[in-house]
Amino acid sequence: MKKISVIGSTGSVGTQTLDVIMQHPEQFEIEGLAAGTNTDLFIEQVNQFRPKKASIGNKELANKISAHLPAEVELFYGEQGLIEVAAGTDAEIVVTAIVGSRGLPSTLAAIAEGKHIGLANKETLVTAGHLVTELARKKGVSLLPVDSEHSAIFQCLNGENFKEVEGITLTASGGSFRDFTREQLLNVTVEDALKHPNWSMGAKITIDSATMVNKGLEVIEAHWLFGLPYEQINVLLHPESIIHSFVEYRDGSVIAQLGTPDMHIPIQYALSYPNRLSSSSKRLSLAEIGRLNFREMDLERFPCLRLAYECGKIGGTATTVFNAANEIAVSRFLKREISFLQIENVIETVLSKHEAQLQPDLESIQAADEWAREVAASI
Ligand SMILES: NC(=O)C1=CN([C@@H]2O[C@H](COP(=O)(O)OP(=O)(O)OC[C@H]3O[C@@H](n4cnc5c(N)ncnc54)[C@H](OP(=O)(O)O)[C@@H]3O)[C@@H](O)[C@H]2O)C=CC1
Ligand SMILES: CC(=O)[C@@H](O)[C@H](O)COP(=O)(O)O
Ligand SMILES: [Mn+2]
Repeated sequence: MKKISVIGSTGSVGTQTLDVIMQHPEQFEIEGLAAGTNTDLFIEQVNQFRPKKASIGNKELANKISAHLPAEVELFYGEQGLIEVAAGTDAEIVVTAIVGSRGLPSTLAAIAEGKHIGLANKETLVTAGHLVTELARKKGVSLLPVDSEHSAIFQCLNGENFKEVEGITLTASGGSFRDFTREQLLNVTVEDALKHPNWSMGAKITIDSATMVNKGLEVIEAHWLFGLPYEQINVLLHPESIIHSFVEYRDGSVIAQLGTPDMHIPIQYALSYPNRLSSSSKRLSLAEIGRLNFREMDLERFPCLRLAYECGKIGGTATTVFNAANEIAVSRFLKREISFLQIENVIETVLSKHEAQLQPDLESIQAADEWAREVAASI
């Protein structure tokens, strides 16, 4: 029986992780659950899965829910609560399904305690990839990708020697506005941006898909997960999201991973690795789909992807600032304070004011993250 903690259990990845766990009660058991503000769903989850430790966003919410939870569940709140759930139980795997760089301290705490990470929270690696991967290496901990593209690459690389890899290609759906010109983007609404063509996901990542920031974060995530230089990480537009990504080997072989766009599949693989378990996910029928399409990525149409590559190649706090500026810009767009195209202006303006520090320690990472948030909020 594998013991699992889920940080961000009420979100899109979190709830699908619990679906997988429910489908395999003989394989998995919940040790800890943590959520932000969705108290109704969290009360249900805690009563159903009966974790040893649970954590909610803040003290007020903890007071509100405590009477509704089983007496034996230890309840925590806030950042310390996330750390308790991530690092203070007997969990073998911690699924980081929280959104944003606020997931960093609990992820580092889990790794420090020797927990394997089912890594959905890509912002953690973009913010402090060198610290997370170095600590994981020291502790002998696996970073098991949950993100669909990275799960695909992980599966395609299985057992192969990295020296034989010529490159990897992450596929990108193009997001909600794939076929819009930049002029058409001037007047798009929040509602339009939240309509992803293939995946049902949380609001922040859905906006990131539309700006192509998501693919930028994923390029940086791939750099840290697979230890490849940016020159060997490519992006290809693939509107159907059926080929989740592929690896090109030096002998000309290309190995791809395919499947219906359903996050239950990569989530389950991260939990069951190195084994595979049965799944009720819809089967892929290429005959039904008939045709798959591909297009070269246009960095002028999607400048945020260009910015992500530039920051990745600089390294250090450049990617921290890229991520933090984007988090604030997306939150402002969702609150209708700025327009869709202003998201990229905010990121670019913050980056233009930042001098990257290379090999930053955690304190410098946190300072750069806070600074970028303040500047992004003031533009
Ligand atoms: N959704 C997807 O299909 C995919 C997502 N990812 C990545 O996974 C991560 C999660 O994405 P997604 O599930 O879509 O996001 P959601 O917005 O759906 O869920 C976010 C989760 O984080 C919790 N949370 C937010 N703030 C806090 C906080 N301060 N303290 C504790 N918990 C908090 C939320 O709790 P609450 O709702 O209770 O406030 C919720 O459980 C992101 O990093 C995303 O990039 C990667 C690949 C695919
Ligand atoms: C499901 C998943 O992994 C998302 O990150 C997805 O990749 C978003 O799709 P696009 O960013 O390609 O639109
Ligand atoms: Mn992805």
